[in-house]
Amino acid sequence: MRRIVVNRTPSLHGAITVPGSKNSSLALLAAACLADEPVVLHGIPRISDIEIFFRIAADIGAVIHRDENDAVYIDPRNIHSASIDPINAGAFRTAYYFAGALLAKFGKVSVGYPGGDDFVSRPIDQHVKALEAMGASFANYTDYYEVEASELRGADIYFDTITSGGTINAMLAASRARGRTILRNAARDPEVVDTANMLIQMGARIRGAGTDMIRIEGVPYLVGCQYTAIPDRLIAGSFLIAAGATGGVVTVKDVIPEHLDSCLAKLSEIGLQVETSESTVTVIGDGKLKATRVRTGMYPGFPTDLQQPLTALLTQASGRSLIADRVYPKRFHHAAQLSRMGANIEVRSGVATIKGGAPLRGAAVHASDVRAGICLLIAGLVADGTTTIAGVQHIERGYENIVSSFQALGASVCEETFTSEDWLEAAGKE
Ligand SMILES: CC(=O)N[C@H]1[C@@H](OP(=O)(O)OP(=O)(O)OC[C@H]2O[C@@H](n3ccc(=O)[nH]c3=O)[C@H](O)[C@@H]2O)O[C@H](CO)[C@@H](O)[C@@H]1O
Ligand SMILES: C=C(OP(=O)(O)O)C(=O)O
Repeated sequence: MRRIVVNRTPSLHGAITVPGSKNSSLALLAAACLADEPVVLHGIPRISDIEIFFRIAADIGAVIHRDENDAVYIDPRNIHSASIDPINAGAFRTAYYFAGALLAKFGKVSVGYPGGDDFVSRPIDQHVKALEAMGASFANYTDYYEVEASELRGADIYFDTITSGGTINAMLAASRARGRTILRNAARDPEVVDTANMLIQMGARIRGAGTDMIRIEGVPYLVGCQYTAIPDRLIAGSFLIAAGATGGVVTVKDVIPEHLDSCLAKLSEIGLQVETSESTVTVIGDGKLKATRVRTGMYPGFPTDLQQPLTALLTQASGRSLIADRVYPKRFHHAAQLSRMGANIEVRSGVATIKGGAPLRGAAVHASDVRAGICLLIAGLVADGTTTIAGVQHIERGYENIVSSFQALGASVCEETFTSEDWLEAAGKE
């Protein structure tokens, strides 16, 4: 087994180039499967979720490879099957995009149930609602579900809750459905807009992405294109939060600062100096952090994916902070781990109350999901002594070269392998 070892680091300093967005890339790769010609994608990160996608795509017949310049080439013309292996599907979140992407071509798709981070409840009823409105029917089996539609028809769909994945999936299906689809109460996330922009380059007729009403006129053929994924706003936000927690100065480069608006507003409120240029953001911390209240929401609200890293920062802010996760009220597995490190944090009904300022101490902790891992890494940087983080595979779902990226900013962090006896011994010492 592997773990990340973090030692207290006085402050992070330096600049980091932000890779392409995981959440966009997963949607763009699915959109490429919808095309009738080869597609070339740039900015696709080297993370485990993408590797799983590659595996599935190759499995169903797509030609897919990454060249020496990091461009990802996908030729969907030889896709011969719309049966997605349930084990691969369950190893990440967005296997459900294969339903939206392959239904029009194959009339029937079978997919394993979605995996990804476990926040207790992550329903996909809105995906089902949207595809059913377009004429699909669903059948559920123990390990997989089947979606079937002899023909996909445009429909007027109102999402009962704002869902980024549901909006993208419906957009994929509607791009090749017969007639017009209207998506109401659609998600406005940058990843939705990114997917729409790529589909438009492929010849799809989509208007309104980025607003809560998207209109799609289905087309029978989608051409190939070259497209670059947007930078990962969540990775950018994590490094800026880490700078703030350690009282350092970090610049994230190649970002779209507007995508970080809610995060930057919060960091300013907390007392950090934020400087932006057209494609960079710098956070300057002086170690003085003010407690705050945060409520997550769908874009442009404060992202739930930055809630966990921010929690680590707020353990260092004197006073009482409140974090309410309205998107995933049970996304607080990291709180118990922070408590092991000495944080004064209590979670009730989807709200974490943090009494900041208590010194943290290194401990053996476990990352239950991708952002919990970053939260614990940040906590490890400000804790006395050594923190060891297990569950590295979760972090690798979303962050490429996490250890070397933090090392480049001066963090005392490394990766090591360990045995379960080592783990029990470390846990026993606390
Ligand atoms: C791969 C990917 O892009 N993952 C992101 C995406 O996940 P994902 O697309 O799965 O999340 P959604 O945007 O769909 O979820 C938003 C909210 O809607 C609810 N919901 C969603 C679908 C549905 O059919 N029914 C329903 O009730 C969810 O429980 C959640 O409360 O957006 C989340 C919310 O910003 C992020 O945390 C994830 O990092
Ligand atoms: C929740 C996340 O990912 P996923 O939806 O892929 O599980 C995340 O990236 O924080």
